[in-house]
Amino acid sequence: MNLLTATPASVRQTPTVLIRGTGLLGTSIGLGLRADGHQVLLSDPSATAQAIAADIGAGTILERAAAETAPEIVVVAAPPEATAAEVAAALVRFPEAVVLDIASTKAEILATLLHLTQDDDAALTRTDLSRYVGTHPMAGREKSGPVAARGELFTSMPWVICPAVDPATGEQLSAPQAVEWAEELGRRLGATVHQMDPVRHDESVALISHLPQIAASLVASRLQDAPVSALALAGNGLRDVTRIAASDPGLWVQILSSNARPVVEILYGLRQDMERLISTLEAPRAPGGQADIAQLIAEGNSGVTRVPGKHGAPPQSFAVLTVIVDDKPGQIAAVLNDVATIGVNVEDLRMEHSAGHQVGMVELSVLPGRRDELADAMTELGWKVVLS
Ligand SMILES: NC(=O)c1ccc[n+]([C@@H]2O[C@H](COP(=O)([O-])OP(=O)(O)OC[C@H]3O[C@@H](n4cnc5c(N)ncnc54)[C@H](O)[C@@H]3O)[C@@H](O)[C@H]2O)c1
Ligand SMILES: O=C(O)C(=O)C[C@]1(C(=O)O)C=C[C@@H](O)C=C1
Repeated sequence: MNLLTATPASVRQTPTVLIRGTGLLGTSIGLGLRADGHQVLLSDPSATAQAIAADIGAGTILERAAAETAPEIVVVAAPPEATAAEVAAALVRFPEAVVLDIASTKAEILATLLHLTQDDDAALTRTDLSRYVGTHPMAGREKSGPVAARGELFTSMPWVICPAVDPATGEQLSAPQAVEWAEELGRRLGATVHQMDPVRHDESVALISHLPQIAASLVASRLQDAPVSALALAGNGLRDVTRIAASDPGLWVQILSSNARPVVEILYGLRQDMERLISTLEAPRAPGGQADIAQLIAEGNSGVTRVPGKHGAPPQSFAVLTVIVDDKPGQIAAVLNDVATIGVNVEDLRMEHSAGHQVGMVELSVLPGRRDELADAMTELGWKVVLS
């Protein structure tokens, strides 16, 4: 089936998808598409990565598939630096397929692809780019490799679709049908689809993805020589801020290098704020010092209210109630069961472990108006409840 003549809306079609690069993201996409009824083919330069992806059910290794099985969609899920060359190779090798990539930055990859078409005896032509759409699922983990993959990784998360546009002329190169298929794939994986041009995408992710990674890494790097006695006191504040500090350095070298300009612009502003804070804290009780500190925290308050809530809905504040549970199987289910019986909807749930104690803390986010009622009812049922 040529997807440029078959839009996803016509009949429900399940194109055969080849995933090139079967690490965390590629394998997660494979698992999700298999669950949605697609035939998935897998290929990775690492024989181990592709074997693990196949073993955990993400698809069939390309070389083992029947010779006549040609992919209708290719998803390049390779490291950012390898992505442009892999997209070009897929466009040439599968001349009817729609080719998507999922790399974390978009403008540099498109520029490289355009550059590849300019060579007179290049295998890749400008027309081939009508079958290419850049995309970026805003979902991931701080782990890499197929073993960390999850088919439901993309559920309710944003997925950015960046149709290829020639920056020199503004001409859209991606065919509308190819864009439709890119969006459809994101939706079939449970994501919420957003369209954006590559440059605006890169500026946006510099702020909402690359800055947080840098902040987490910088904070966590302060811990390297911290005394064990200090680390033993770590509460949720530190965990909240440092989770992504465990991310793969190899991947982030590539992401930050290919989006350096927009990231640097943000870091200039951050540097200014840091310098102001440092000089204020050098004499915190000097005139104006207290107001300066309060302003910094208040500016953070105002920023955090702008982070969208779940399902990409407008930000909403939920009230949090923490239930202390024994660290043994079945406790979370028992908590949720009782909450359901009380009739309160859980908007979000988080589990934390208390350092040094055999207890867990189940944090339930609920509508503010229902919190006290839930806390009373849970206490009555024998749970230890903490309001924060
Ligand atoms: N990790 C995240 O949170 C996240 C989220 C969104 C998008 N992405 C993007 O997804 C892509 C893959 O990231 P990941 O986290 O799955 O990394 P990963 O390290 O888990 O997997 C990358 C895989 O690509 C393979 N590979 C290496 N060179 C290749 C090549 N030339 N062609 C094909 N495959 C090749 C590796 O063997 C490995 O299996 C990256 O471009 C990344 O920017 C990552
Ligand atoms: O949740 C995480 O672990 C992530 O780091 C995911 C995250 C993000 O910043 O949201 C990181 C980089 C990717 O390009 C996309 C998603």
